[in-house]
Amino acid sequence: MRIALGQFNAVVGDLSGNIEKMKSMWAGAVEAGADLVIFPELAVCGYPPEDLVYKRQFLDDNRTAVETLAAACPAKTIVVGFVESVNGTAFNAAAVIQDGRIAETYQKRELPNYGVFDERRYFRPGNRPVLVELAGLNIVLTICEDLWEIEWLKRFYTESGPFDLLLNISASPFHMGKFDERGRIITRCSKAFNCAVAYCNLVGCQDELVFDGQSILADSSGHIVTRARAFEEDLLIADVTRAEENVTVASTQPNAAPPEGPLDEIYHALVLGTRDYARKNGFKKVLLGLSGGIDSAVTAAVAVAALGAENVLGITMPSRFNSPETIADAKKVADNLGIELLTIPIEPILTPFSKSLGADPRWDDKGIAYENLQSRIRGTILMSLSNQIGALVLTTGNKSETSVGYSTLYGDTAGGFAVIKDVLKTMVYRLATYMNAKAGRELIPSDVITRPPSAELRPDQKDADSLPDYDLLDEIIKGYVEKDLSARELVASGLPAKDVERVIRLIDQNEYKRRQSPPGVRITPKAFGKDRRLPITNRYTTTIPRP
Ligand SMILES: Nc1ncnc2c1ncn2[C@@H]1O[C@H](COP(=O)(O)OP(=O)(O)OC[C@H]2O[C@@H]([n+]3cccc(C(=O)O)c3)[C@H](O)[C@@H]2O)[C@@H](O)[C@H]1O
Ligand SMILES: Nc1ncnc2c1ncn2[C@@H]1O[C@H](COP(=O)(O)OP(=O)(O)OP(=O)(O)O)[C@@H](O)[C@H]1O
Ligand SMILES: NC(=O)CC[C@H](N)C(=O)O
Repeated sequence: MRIALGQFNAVVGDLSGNIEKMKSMWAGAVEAGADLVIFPELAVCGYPPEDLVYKRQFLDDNRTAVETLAAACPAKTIVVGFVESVNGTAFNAAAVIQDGRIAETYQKRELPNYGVFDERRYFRPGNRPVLVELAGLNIVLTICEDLWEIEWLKRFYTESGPFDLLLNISASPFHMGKFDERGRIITRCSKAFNCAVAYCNLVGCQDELVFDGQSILADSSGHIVTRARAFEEDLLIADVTRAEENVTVASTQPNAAPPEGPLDEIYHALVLGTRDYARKNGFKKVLLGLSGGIDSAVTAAVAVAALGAENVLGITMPSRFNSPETIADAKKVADNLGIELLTIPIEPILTPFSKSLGADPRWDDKGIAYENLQSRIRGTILMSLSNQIGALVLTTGNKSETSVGYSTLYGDTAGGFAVIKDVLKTMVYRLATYMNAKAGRELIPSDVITRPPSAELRPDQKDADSLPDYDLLDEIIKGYVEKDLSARELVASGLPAKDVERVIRLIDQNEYKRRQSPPGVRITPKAFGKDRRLPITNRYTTTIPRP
């Protein structure tokens, strides 16, 4: 039997666009001789549809969209994800389409409700195994999380008798190392059932989530025979054959090249995330403040890879606190990337602005509010230009700064999309070096990589005056934010108690700032966003007991 996995970039809510894309992939698959074409989880409406599922009209339109797809694609068999509504109850379902109609539906049983997932808020679990026979093979259906609960899956499909192929339609979001996790799960399943596995994943970015594709076909020995492209659409075609005790998989096309390593994966996730957020929200162009620092340089380089140099505008906004070196570096970054650079000095705005604020005798033109005013003026300039020219503002805060609130609310947090908000500062540096190596030339000037980071909001300011060294800060963040460890556990792991307590206090205190900051690309198993939902008003904290 020839199977085709239609890994495509579904847009949430674009029912007709998603159907059109599937129609054209189906036509390609049929032309290539496929007997069965499968599409990702909730491919009809995009994933995750969130509270759209509460709208009755949306559920009706979903059904109509599947019927339209069925009528337009009468040949062969299609399996596609959609929201099925039965007497007002919604199910995360897969339609089996044959002869121009929905022949059968499978309703997802294991509904993930952890991390970024909220499926029990929307869907009821199904309880009926579905087995179809096609071209001499027995095939069973599963949807994403169903495959991850192997003990349950074994019980669920024992009574159906032996089968040859397990289909899994997925919307499995990316984080670093996720492909290997999926590989282990799929291999375990093939071995448990002595069956081949066809795993069709979604690709594309939806708000903060990146779906990396990399759909998989494994044979019954658990060997991953072929995988689809990473971070791109792909139509993966292979022949699945029962040969005595085994089920073999033979790819009909050369294997796609996998990402070159963790930095390559992160880079592609950031690029796809930025491109899809901009395009799916109607932006062709983006703009950002170029300070001559590492964060804005890396963000600009990602934006250029995502949207093309002609669609990225850099703005340098010098004040008297900027050194000639950083101003020159902002220009060098723009030249290296081939983007337009606009210069808007903030001094002519800052001076009268500060003078007006002097109406309040407490106004201090050397204090922290004055520092933040510079950032707020820059934020206002960027948002004003965005308004005028219709370009999306990219913010440049990394995960280290976002954790401890080292940013100005309505200043450098003002904008539409935060490209590197889930990338720790130490990783930002590694990414810069990686991007230079990948390009085979200097995109990010070496001075920008080696200079000690500074916000340049007062004379001789350095990040290190306010924060621990980034190596240490990032270790604390990994432990406290990404692993939910206590202060005591962090200190027991060898981190200095004073810094641990201080950083934890800052992280806890700055929840309000993160809630008001823009969304951005998720690359770790725990990003700020749906993964981590903490109260803003909160008096609980973890401390180190002292004797
Ligand atoms: N719980 C809460 N709920 C709602 N709002 C709350 C709040 N607590 C404070 N606030 C508000 O937030 C304000 C304080 O926040 P904010 O005005 O941002 O200012 P703040 O956090 O006090 O200072 C920002 C820090 O970030 C540094 N910075 C700024 C810009 C860029 C960079 C960089 O390197 O990238 C670093 C800057 O040097 C300074 O140390 C308060 O005045 C209050 O209005
Ligand atoms: N002089 C400037 N010209 C243009 N944009 C600026 C300037 N200073 C700050 N910004 C904007 O504000 C963001 C925060 O910058 P800041 O220099 O305070 O800290 P940072 O987090 O170290 O960022 P970077 O590494 O990009 O300098 C910058 O990334 C940039 O987008
Ligand atoms: N959509 C889903 O069911 C996804 C859950 C699954 N464990 C994953 O991330 O791959």
